[in-house]
Amino acid sequence: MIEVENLSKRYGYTTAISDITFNVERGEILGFLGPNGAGKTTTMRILAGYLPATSGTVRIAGYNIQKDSLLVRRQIGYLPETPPLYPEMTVEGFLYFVARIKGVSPGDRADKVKSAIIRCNLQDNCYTIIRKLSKGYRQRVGIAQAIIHDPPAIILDEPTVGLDPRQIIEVRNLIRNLAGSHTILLSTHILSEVSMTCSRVVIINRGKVVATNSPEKLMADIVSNYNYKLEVSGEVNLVRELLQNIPGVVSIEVIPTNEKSDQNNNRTNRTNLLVISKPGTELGESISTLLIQHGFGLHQMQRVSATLEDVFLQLTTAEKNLQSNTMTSTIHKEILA
Ligand SMILES: Nc1ncnc2c1ncn2[C@@H]1O[C@H](COP(=O)(O)OP(=O)(O)OP(=O)(O)O)[C@@H](O)[C@H]1O
Repeated sequence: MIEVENLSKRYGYTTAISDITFNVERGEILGFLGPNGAGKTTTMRILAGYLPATSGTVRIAGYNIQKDSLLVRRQIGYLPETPPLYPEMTVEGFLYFVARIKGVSPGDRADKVKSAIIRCNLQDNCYTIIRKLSKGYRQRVGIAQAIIHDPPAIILDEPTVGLDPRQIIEVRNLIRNLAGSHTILLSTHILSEVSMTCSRVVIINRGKVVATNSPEKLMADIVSNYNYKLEVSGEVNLVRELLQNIPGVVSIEVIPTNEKSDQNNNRTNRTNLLVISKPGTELGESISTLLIQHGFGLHQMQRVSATLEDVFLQLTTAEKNLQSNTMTSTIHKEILA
């Protein structure tokens, strides 16, 4: 349904995306996952016909976006990161307006508006002014405007950003209910979003696709990993440097701790670390031996199984590791947020 081939976009000297290729099959929900600045919004905007690509092709329902841009737009419902709403209109009035500008024939408008209202569970808010709606309800109106012309493909850019936990669940359920009759491409930087909502995931980093698979298969690829959580005492940078040099160590992350309770327990010089290893390696003995030999305290050591976070970290930090032995924890923070 959505075919993206060798898509690239440059803004002046900045390459936002480079040679991106992926497909979204009819009826599936594909997660487009990447850290901030990875190129998700750029890709979404090109697919929605709002931004020209520098090179590459996009076909939606068989139509080429460059040659048949008007036909392509009819096949797509697009929800940008900030929903394009008119705050002074009522929900119903706004949806009638969008139906008109999206070319829904006058005879069909009432049915299409009613259907979008029911599917997005907005029945109790038809006559509410959009400005007065909560963020979660506004997001539903944003999704309703995207599906009003019943497009086969829906593109949602970070649809749950800024919502509270209850609203997130509601919007995710809404998205899941749209799958099957629609093909959905959903961009996000939140890992749990893809495992809960999507059947397949494309991981993008620094403008390039680094993996495409189902969340389960991505995890299975590294499930043979034996990662370790450690509680160590000593100069943390020295510990990290020491461990980073063990063959088979992919990355070392500092796990944030509750400082207050640590102070109460008089354990302020201790640090929790997560050591991620290459698939098929077992580093437990090397880690413990090396730490003890160098006089660091090893207070706890626990083997942990791989998670989708580990896959994401491995894929999005591998490039950095080649350049430097120091690990950045910014991506980890985003994932944990
Ligand atoms: N209009 C622009 N002009 C110049 N550079 C841009 C422009 N828009 C995006 N970029 C750059 O292109 C890269 C990809 O940005 P993009 O917004 O597509 O990423 P993203 O994955 O959507 O990130 P975020 O989640 O933070 O929105 C970034 O380096 C960004 O700074």
